[in-house]
Amino acid sequence: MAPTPRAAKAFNAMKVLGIPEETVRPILKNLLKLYDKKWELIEEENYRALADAIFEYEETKAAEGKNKRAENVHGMDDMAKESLVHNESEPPFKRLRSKHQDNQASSSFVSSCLTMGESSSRKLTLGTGSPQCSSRQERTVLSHVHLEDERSEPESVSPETHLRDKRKEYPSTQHCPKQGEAERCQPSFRDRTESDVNSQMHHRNKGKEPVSPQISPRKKRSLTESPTRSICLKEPKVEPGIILLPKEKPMPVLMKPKSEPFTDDLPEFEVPIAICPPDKGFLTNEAIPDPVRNGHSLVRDHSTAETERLDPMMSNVDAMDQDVVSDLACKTGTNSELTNVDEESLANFEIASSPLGEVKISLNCSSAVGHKDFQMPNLDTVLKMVEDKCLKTYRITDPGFSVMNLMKELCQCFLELGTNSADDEQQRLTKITSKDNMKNSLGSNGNPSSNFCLPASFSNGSLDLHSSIAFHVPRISELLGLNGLGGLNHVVKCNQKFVGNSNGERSMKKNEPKDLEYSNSRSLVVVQQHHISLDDIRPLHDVNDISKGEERVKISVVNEISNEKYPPTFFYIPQNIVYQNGYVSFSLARVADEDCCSSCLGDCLSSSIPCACAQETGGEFAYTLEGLVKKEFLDKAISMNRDPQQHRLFYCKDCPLERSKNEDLPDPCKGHLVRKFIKECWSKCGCNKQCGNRVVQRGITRNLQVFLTSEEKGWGLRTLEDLPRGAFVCEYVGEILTNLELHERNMRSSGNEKHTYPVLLDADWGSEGVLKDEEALCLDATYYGNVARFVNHRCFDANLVEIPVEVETPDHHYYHLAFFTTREVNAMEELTWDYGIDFDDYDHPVKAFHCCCGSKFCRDIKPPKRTRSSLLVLR
Ligand SMILES: C[S@@+](CC[C@H](N)C(=O)[O-])C[C@H]1O[C@@H](n2cnc3c(N)ncnc32)[C@H](O)[C@@H]1O
Repeated sequence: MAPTPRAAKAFNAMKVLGIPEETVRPILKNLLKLYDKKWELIEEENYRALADAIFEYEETKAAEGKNKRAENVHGMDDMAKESLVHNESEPPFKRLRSKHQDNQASSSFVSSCLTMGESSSRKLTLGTGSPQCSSRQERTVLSHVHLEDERSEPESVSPETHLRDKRKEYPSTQHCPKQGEAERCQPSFRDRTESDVNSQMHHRNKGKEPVSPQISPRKKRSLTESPTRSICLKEPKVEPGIILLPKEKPMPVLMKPKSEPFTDDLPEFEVPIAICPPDKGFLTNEAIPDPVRNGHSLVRDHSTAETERLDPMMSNVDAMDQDVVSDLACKTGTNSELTNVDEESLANFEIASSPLGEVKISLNCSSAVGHKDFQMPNLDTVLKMVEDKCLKTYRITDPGFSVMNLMKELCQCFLELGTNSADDEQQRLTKITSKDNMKNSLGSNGNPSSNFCLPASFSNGSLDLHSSIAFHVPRISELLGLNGLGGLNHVVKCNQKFVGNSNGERSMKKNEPKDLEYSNSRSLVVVQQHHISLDDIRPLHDVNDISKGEERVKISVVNEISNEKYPPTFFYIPQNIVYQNGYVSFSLARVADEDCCSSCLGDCLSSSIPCACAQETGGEFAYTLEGLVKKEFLDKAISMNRDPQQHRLFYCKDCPLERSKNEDLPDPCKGHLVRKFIKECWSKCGCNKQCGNRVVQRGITRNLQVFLTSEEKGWGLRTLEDLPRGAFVCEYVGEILTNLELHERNMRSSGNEKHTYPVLLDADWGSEGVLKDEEALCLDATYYGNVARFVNHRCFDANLVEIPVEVETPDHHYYHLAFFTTREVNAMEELTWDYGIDFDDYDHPVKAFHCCCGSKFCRDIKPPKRTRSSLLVLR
């Protein structure tokens, strides 16, 4: 298959460097995989990442070859060896880079290559270019391999501009002020030991550089492709944001690229978890603030030295002009996510604010959740996954919803509520005027009886509970507005580390939950934690009617096998909904006269001459007067499923399905059945709602039941009434996704979460040229769906068959997928359809499962493994 324009462009860019397509192709493929198909990262800086990866690959190959030759030359005298090294030939692109490097040691390109392991000694050995290479040659390299200003288009930047920009940019991005220091600052990445990394991290944390190890200067990373070869990766650009990733964790050497928020614009909070009251308006008249010096008179005399002695963190706090510190770490997470992990250390949600109202939010995920092979995921992917979870869990339907916006909102609310508290103290704050009050609140035994964490404050080095509350730090729940979600479990487990008093006492011990909702303190912090059970926030199914009244008939749920009362939760929808990018137009204006029967009246089926709507089915309606699919039509649909090779298969030139799996180098199309559509009358038609050519659009009319099967297939669907052949049972309803969106969902979901409920809407892909991504649609009923999501698979002789039905849209990108019975079905029989899956195709979007359909034609029956004894017999 021809490469996509983007791939072709990449090939061309490399060709200019003398790198042939055959070399580029496998490396590009790998890079795309590693970068999650984020082309921008590859195209950035004139394909720098790609060029780097190729160079690195070539180098490794060359080094391997050299090692081998070195073994062979063992025994040669030194002169002979040296001359061999110097005369060694290299591929042209390698040479170009070496020259460039020698001359441009201060550029980020060189620095990043140094980072990857181009020590100067290696350069001397490997490099063939002269440091005085012609400027013309150098420019060629620069314009094709080198870097432009991050924000400008590669083509629009001249090498000169580039150099200028780079020189400007260099000191801040590379932290190597002088050329000569480049190698010292950026030792060979490959050669770096863990302690090197740690010491670098340590240095970084101490200095002006970003706090988080992930917010590191741009550098390339090596992702081992095979034990002997590595690919060079460039870390994507960081974006401004507010999430901080955990500090002081040694950076794993092998990491996937990720984009991260850069937090330089926020104040440097060395104390990881601190909440500091703003300067003004937070003190009662018992502690009158001095607006000029500092408002925090209550603790003004708390000596820094003493604090430092008690807790080294305090020195940093003082540096920030903060005088009250609570270290608060409340875990958040859903019950399901908390299982199998140490609940105490899942995650710490931390908010810090400065007296100027700057807010820093940090979420520390404990290593207890991950395992020793943990690799930093791509932040974009994490955000997308969270967004997906939010979309399905909280019924957020706004396609513009994003976690980053949520975080910004959180910041804003934090500031708003914190500021409002000064104006509206009475409403917001609870005064606690004595230690006794606190004791009372804690209960006689001091045990917690409610769900909140309590911070501490200090006065003269001791916990001061006498003064009135000054600063209301909003509760996390207020900020997140989670109270609105019915059934939330307000359980708080706080992980507190409060600063001790001058007697060395700690105001609260770690993990000691307290009973107070509010406490006095100018640094009052009340954080509420939600252990949210999925079942608390997702709708529980009604066993009497899983559709909750959305269908015309009730659909009950029964389990005669185990105690599990309900199927896993999902949102019941009676009609498809568009997820995001899918192009579905229901515009009446698009339905032309030939696509409807505007002059009809009453029931089209009773008319002697079939109307325009029957044209789709060869001038005859597909339905009988009884509302069943006619025999010929049904037979054909069944035969297509049972014997697809006997029917017309369409092979796309540029298959959207394959493209969604690998956009750049897609596999050839595997073929799509060209199916026959039923066209139903619709709004623009003149007939009435009772017209016999409107069956699917009326929805479910049969008595159905969701039940737990006994054959390890999970839940299934059955009929409670006898059904004739050709009867409409239900439509397959779900979210309308593009194939790309489905593929992305699958890539994001892990293991068991793989989408098990998608169907492809490819019945008419053959009628058009190349389909755009937004036109290649599928239905995913994983989160939103109807009863059809319970219909299990049966190989070949299923009792349901799917038929594409056109209702609103004359174009067939989008259509309804309707299930009709293939034969008479008795009451209580399970309803099944043939998913059409190839059990050997592990690439299929439906998660692989071992088929238990019980059909004698089952395609998943593997030939029995030959035992030793059977082999003996066969011989
Ligand atoms: C569309 S869902 C069907 C409903 C599903 N049984 C449930 O409990 O929600 C598809 C999934 O059901 C299971 N399944 C369906 N047909 C099956 C079969 N013949 N054998 C085994 N598992 C089956 C597989 O786990 C498959 O991924």
